[in-house]
Amino acid sequence: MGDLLTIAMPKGRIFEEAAELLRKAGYQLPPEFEDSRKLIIDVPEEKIRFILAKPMDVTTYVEHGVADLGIAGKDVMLEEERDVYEVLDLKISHCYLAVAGIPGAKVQGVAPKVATKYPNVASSYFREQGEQVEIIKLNGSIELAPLIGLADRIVDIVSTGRTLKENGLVELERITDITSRIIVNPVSYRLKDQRIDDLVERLSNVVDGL
Ligand SMILES: Nc1ncnc2c1ncn2[C@@H]1O[C@H](COP(=O)(O)OP(=O)(O)OP(=O)(O)O)[C@@H](O)[C@H]1O
Ligand SMILES: O=P(O)(O)OC[C@H]1O[C@H](OP(=O)(O)OP(=O)(O)O)[C@H](O)[C@@H]1O
Repeated sequence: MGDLLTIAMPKGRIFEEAAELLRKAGYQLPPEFEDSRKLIIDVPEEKIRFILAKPMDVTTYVEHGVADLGIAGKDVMLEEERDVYEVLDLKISHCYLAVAGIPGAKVQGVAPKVATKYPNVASSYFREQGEQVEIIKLNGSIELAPLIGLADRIVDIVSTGRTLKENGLVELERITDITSRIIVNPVSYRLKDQRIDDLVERLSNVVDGL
């Protein structure tokens, strides 16, 4: 398979929507695609190898060139500066990054504590606002931090708003909208330009509803 394309797919909530887009774009994916614990799925008919990675790791596989391209949330792209090209907005897995907190809560001390899974996004956001904060990195259940007194505010993803609501938190500021993107390794783009352009064009037609 000389012109094999390796695509890094994010496991988790983006996966199904991304798989649906690929099928709509005409790619023949086996049923095991959605229904397996395998981390490498070869589709020889399409000359494609899929690798299934954690969403935060997709950029790593693509930057190192072990995947030619991948699907990653814009949140991940904003958090980590990576040497990859972002070539298409797939307009799936919509959500946004926001600052939230306990309504009416008073900040303790000079620099409010901000808990987040996105320390770089949060730091640059508050720097742009001219506000000094102390960032506390967490890996999940971010909404817990203000409830338990670890932080004054959080920076986290909001989709339906249900997690904020059920934990008595309110959105304070909206930072930026998030969707999933196709990202490409720069060397792969040079060496496999026709195959990558074809895939991007087919997906882009589906995204545009053609
Ligand atoms: N409500 C949401 N919460 C978190 N991520 C969302 C949401 N809606 C869409 N996304 C997108 O999905 C990606 C995260 O997917 P997912 O939650 O499956 O991975 P994860 O954060 O690694 O989860 P976990 O660590 O719980 O397995 C984000 O990068 C973002 O672009
Ligand atoms: O607005 P909503 O629809 O409620 O979605 C937002 C929530 O979903 C995500 O958490 P996730 O389920 O990935 O769990 P985590 O906190 O462990 O990352 C995110 O971090 C929010 O907590």
